[in-house]
Amino acid sequence: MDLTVIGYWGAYPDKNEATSGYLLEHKGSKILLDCGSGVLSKLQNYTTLEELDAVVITHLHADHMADVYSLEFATLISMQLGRRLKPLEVYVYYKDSNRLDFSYPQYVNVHQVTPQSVVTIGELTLEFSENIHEVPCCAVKVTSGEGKSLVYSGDTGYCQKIIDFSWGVDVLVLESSFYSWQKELNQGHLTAGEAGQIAAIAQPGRLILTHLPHYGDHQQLVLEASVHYNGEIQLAYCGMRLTI
Ligand SMILES: O=c1ccn([C@@H]2O[C@@H]3COP(=O)(O)O[C@H]3[C@H]2O)c(=O)[nH]1
Repeated sequence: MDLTVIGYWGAYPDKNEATSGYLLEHKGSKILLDCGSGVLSKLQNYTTLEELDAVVITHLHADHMADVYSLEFATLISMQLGRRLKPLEVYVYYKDSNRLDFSYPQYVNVHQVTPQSVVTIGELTLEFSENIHEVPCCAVKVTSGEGKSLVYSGDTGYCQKIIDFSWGVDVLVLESSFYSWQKELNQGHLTAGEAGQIAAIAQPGRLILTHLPHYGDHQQLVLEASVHYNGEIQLAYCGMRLTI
């Protein structure tokens, strides 16, 4: 499967950039993991919107889902023009009344996912794990028919679940919202040091740090993660592409 990073900023998009968005492609299937602010514009450098099969929303914070409402309108228009033949499948992690509110539900099939859900899209299998965050939030594991796997963390504080869920995956795309000196700032996010600790136990083939802060030197995040994890560490960037 092929991964393209569409956006990697936490909180809000930097100039001409995007917040969380990751395109996965495998044998004609196209899945977008998160659809934060700025993602829809950047995404069209890599695929037409009509070709998207599904979107997974890890949680209902704007930097992970703001552009899904624009994607709903794009789906509506492309179906009315006959360029798209089927509604967009939207998989979203929420609890209780905390949910997406689409204006044209006939163009989006919304599925609530839980840690028990197993979703198949083409030859890709998706599983979910609950994180520690301010609102209900999941990590997503995608496994190809060939047995290759990726975990995208969404937003999470340090917890055993993300370690267990990520164990032995080929690629771990892990949030690293803060520098280590900010450890006490917010329990719903990781410092780079904590990201490194998770990777040191989970032992992914490759670690990609994402959901990055708008200040400081991002190379410092790599250094802080590498104190704990001695495998390959990369910073996410818009347009980063990997074949897994
Ligand atoms: O004490 C705090 C709390 C939050 N934040 C940022 O605001 C963002 C809000 O959405 P998010 O939860 O996806 O990510 C959060 C962080 O990027 C921060 O920098 N410091």
